[in-house]
Amino acid sequence: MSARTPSPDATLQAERDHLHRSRADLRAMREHTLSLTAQSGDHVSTEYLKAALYRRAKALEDDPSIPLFFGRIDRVTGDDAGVDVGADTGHDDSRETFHIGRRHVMDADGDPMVVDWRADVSRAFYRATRQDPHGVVLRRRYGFAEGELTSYEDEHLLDRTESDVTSRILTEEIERPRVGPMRDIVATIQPEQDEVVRAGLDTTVCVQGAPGTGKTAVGLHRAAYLLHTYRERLARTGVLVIGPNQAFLHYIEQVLPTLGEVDVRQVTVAELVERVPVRTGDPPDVATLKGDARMAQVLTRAVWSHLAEPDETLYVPRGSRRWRVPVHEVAESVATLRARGDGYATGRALLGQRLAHRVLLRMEAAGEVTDDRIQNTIARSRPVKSYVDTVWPAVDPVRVVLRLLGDPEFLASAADGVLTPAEQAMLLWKRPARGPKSARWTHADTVLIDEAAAIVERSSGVGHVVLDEAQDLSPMELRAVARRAGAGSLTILGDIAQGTTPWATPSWPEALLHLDRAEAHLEVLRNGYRVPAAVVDFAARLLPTIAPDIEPPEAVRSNPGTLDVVEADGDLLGAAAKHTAEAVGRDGSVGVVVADADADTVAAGLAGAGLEPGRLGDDAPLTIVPASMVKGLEYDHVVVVDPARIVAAETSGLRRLYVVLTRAVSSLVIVHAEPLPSELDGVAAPR
Ligand SMILES: Nc1ncnc2c1ncn2[C@@H]1O[C@H](COP(=O)(O)OP(=O)(O)OP(=O)(O)O)[C@@H](O)[C@H]1O
Repeated sequence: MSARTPSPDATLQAERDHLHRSRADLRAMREHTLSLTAQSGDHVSTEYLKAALYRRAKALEDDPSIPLFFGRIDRVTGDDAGVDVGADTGHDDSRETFHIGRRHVMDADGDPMVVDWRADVSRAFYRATRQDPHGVVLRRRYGFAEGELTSYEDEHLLDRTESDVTSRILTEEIERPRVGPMRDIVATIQPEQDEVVRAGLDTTVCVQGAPGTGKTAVGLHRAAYLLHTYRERLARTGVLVIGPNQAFLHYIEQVLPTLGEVDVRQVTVAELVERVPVRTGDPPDVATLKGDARMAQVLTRAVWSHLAEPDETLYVPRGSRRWRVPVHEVAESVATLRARGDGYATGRALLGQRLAHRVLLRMEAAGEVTDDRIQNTIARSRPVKSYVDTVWPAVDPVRVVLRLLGDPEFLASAADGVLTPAEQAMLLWKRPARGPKSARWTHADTVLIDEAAAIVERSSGVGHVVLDEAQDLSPMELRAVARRAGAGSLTILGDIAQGTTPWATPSWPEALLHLDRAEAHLEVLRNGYRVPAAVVDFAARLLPTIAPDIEPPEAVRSNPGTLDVVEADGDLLGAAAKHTAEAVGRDGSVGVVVADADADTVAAGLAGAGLEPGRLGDDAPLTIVPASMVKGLEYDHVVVVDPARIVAAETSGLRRLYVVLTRAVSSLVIVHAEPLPSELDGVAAPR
């Protein structure tokens, strides 16, 4: 072995030394931050500085269980670029070495010990290939056990004699058992995923990806990337992550903090729009209609119908004089304001000023001295205010929707030519509510109220929105999300085949239209990191029926997985308990997925058999999961109890079943009493 290629042991030791030095440097950075005193001219700035220092010190805390770096690239600079170099370490002036980790660490001289994975130089770590090496001579990946560096793997990208081998470290990461909440994937982001992660802040990306292709992971890493790369812009405007339900948010909530981002709001669509308490649900056809984009038109008309035709002269007494603004001038002001395209409330606020200005012009013509203060006083005067109240009255979005759903005439006037009479009849409450407090609001109503509120008052959005499971949103929900993004960009993630709501989007171009982002780029992720081949093949039997145009994922798992289909012999619960117990005895998490209505019975059955099933959100090793809540989650071992009952429970039952079957990381057991859906017939032989 030459001097330039140290023994593997020496290399490993050199890397361990680098890790220890990096940890020491990180400690020093943190101590330095803690030694700073926040002092500024005023109290508010001092408090702000204190908070910033606290956050910084927090971000610099070292978690010994998480390696400080996971990879390294060596690049050649200048004349040596392009030369075949096989050496691993050793000093070479024309080489630059970068250790890549979750955050930046520098030594006492300010030189980088670890480079943040989001920095520009780190891009090559993720993208370099032998065909396009990005100047990378060496790419090294590290294996860790409990925070200590235990192995490394090298690729010499310029060495033409070396051929591609599947990375063991990468494989182990993809194959590791899934226990507890979702983890970050910074060490192993794949090139096609990295393209999405590093798309610029001004780019809206829509990602179609089959189950387990990493959409959620990619969306969260993109949020972290954007927050790092556009720190200042996003510090003002923020990033919002929207997911389908609390269980899902709980599952993903640790990813961004692990990546050092603690200030990201993560909400469900329901939380996003809830201004009134939701008391009940709508039948599917009514909810679908309420979610139809035509409702936006109806609401626009309903809100603006409050604008009245001016038909009286405005008189404004001041001192001994009385100024008048004739009807046609008021009408002109109203028309100009209406044409500006502002929110209803902005127009109303401006009308007072416009009318006051007209009075001012008359006062000036009569030789009076005027200024802005006088205009403001007139705008706030009783006659002007009450005139504005008549012509452009205040509107409460909740009451607008209340009236639309309770007053057939009001609805008819707003919906004429937009909704058919039969549709209008569907929307009306059987018994109109007495007031906003007693109304039996549904989620779809809250989305309508949100739209009405936006027609009344525009609000600015955040800098970036990550929308997960986007295929399930109604057009009206998509509009509500688009409003949160304002002029900012979005990452839209989803899978058409997993659309389970009656209003699920039929295609991405259509969803993008409602999101007001028709120009957005559509990316397709194909490689599946969750579901093993045996399970993919089985679940894919549903695709020709539920989404003929959608391809199944290409499983990149080395574990082929196992699939068992078990017909219960009269004792469904007993069979479910037996197979669950078997799964519990293996490595990793177990999810028992059942039709929602069966959750309690199955939980009791398992408990009776001595198992201890937890509920969603408990992070227990064994969880009972109602089928409607399983979207986005994954378990090493999935036991599905009676698929036919899951299918029968809802209109998009087969799509729900597709979601359920694609949660398994290692093994899938289907225990059934009722016959399987015919699409799944011809089941693979038991393992
Ligand atoms: N590059 C990667 N390296 C390692 N693991 C990965 C990678 N990409 C994805 N995974 C893992 O694959 C699993 C599935 O990822 P994720 O949940 O993001 O997929 P998804 O496309 O959102 O799936 P679904 O549509 O079913 O919700 C997760 O455990 C994730 O950590």
